[in-house]
Amino acid sequence: MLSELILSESFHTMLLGMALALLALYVKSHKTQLPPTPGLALPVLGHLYRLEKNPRKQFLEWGKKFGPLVSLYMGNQLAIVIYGYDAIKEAFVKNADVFSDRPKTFLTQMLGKDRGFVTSGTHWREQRKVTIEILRELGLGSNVMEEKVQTEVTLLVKAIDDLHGEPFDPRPVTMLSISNIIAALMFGTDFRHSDSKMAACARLIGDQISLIESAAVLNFLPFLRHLPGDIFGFYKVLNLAESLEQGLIKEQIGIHKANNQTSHDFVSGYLNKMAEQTDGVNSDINEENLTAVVSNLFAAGTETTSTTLTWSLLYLLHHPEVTERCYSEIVTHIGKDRRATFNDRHKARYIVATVMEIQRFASIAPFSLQHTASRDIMFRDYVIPKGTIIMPCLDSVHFSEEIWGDPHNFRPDRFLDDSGQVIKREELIPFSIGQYSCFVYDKRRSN
Ligand code: HEM
Repeated sequence: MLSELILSESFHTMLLGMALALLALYVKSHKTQLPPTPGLALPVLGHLYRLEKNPRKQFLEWGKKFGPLVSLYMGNQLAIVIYGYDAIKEAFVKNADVFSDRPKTFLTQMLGKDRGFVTSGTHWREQRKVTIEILRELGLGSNVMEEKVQTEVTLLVKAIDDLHGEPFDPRPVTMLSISNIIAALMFGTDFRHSDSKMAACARLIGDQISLIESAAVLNFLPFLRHLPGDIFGFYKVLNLAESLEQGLIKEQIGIHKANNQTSHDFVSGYLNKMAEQTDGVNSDINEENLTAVVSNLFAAGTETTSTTLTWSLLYLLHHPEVTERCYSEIVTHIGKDRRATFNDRHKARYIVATVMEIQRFASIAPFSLQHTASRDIMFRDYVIPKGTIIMPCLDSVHFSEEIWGDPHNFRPDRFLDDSGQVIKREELIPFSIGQYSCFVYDKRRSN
């Protein structure tokens, strides 16, 4: 009787049905899984205990082993690292509506206070739109901006010249030059290297950025916030941010308001936008956000640009053959009697290629800035829950053998074709991609 049943057609159909149901269940459960993790997540610590002091290489190895998506627990907070150009583009461009919020962490809440750029949704959109509008009106990327840069270049070269060949740390001088340019753009005032207030502000910004790195652990291990003293430098960061806002930005806003006349700078532009607000319309264009936006621009612009300049000096020192070719391009196409201008980029193609290679090789923002998922989403067959921190690994793009062939060689020629024309590679993404990407990089201007 049993053997008859086993041999019967209906029994086989039933078995097949059960197998299909099991398979469907397996596929479904796989599809609701998180991306792979690099090992056991401990209670409280998550994977933090596994991170090396400088985890950049470690992250790349995890990407090669488990990518393109890797889950990590930073304490109890889930973070997903995205590897490779295709996956990063798919997240930040194709699924921009889901992956474009900024996480609300302890540090962003305490420092950003829901103001300026460190926000999401309509608030962030409004601040970004107004900021870009004002900067365009001021001529970001135009001759007006270039004049300010040229003035600073002259001062920077003189400051280095005055050292008469003595060894020096280029960070403080470049930080000061960049913050002078941003200050000129923001306040219209000509701050100078000798201006001790601006020098103090440049130092504040530098200190703030390095302290934020060590204080970031407080985001993920909340109990550490209750330890006595200021082991992670958090209160120092808070005080530095406060000094910058009170000692420079609010003071300048006050001076602009008291003068009651429009000058050609960012603060005037924003105050004008505030005055244009129609009564009753819900808007966050106000003085608090002006203060925060100016502070964000100083912090985001100074550190990044000065770090890039510092790497540039180092690479040019280590690659004299590249320096020599850049110099001979200047002599041939620009001459020795004047400084190079932005317009010369069409002639100085090797220099343009060298800047691109510096940005690829330095890859100064290896994980860009953190984003967060605004809702649950199925992405590349994995589930990404709402609130997950999203970290694009830009190193995985800039050091991809598939894309560059020999990514670990410093070789500006990779950005030139056989006829010496500059090749724009979409995979060069130091400013990240998508609607949250760094807005100083404007594709229309870079042509
Ligand atoms: C070499 C120089 C620079 C590099 C490599 C760089 C890189 C980046 C990156 C990777 C992001 C994060 C994008 C994202 O979250 O998807 C970013 C955002 C940002 N950058 Fe830059 N940046 C540079 C210079 C500047 C300068 C000079 C300024 C302003 C004066 C600036 C202002 C900002 C702002 C405000 C954001 C936040 C954008 C937003 O949230 O909408 N950056 N930058």
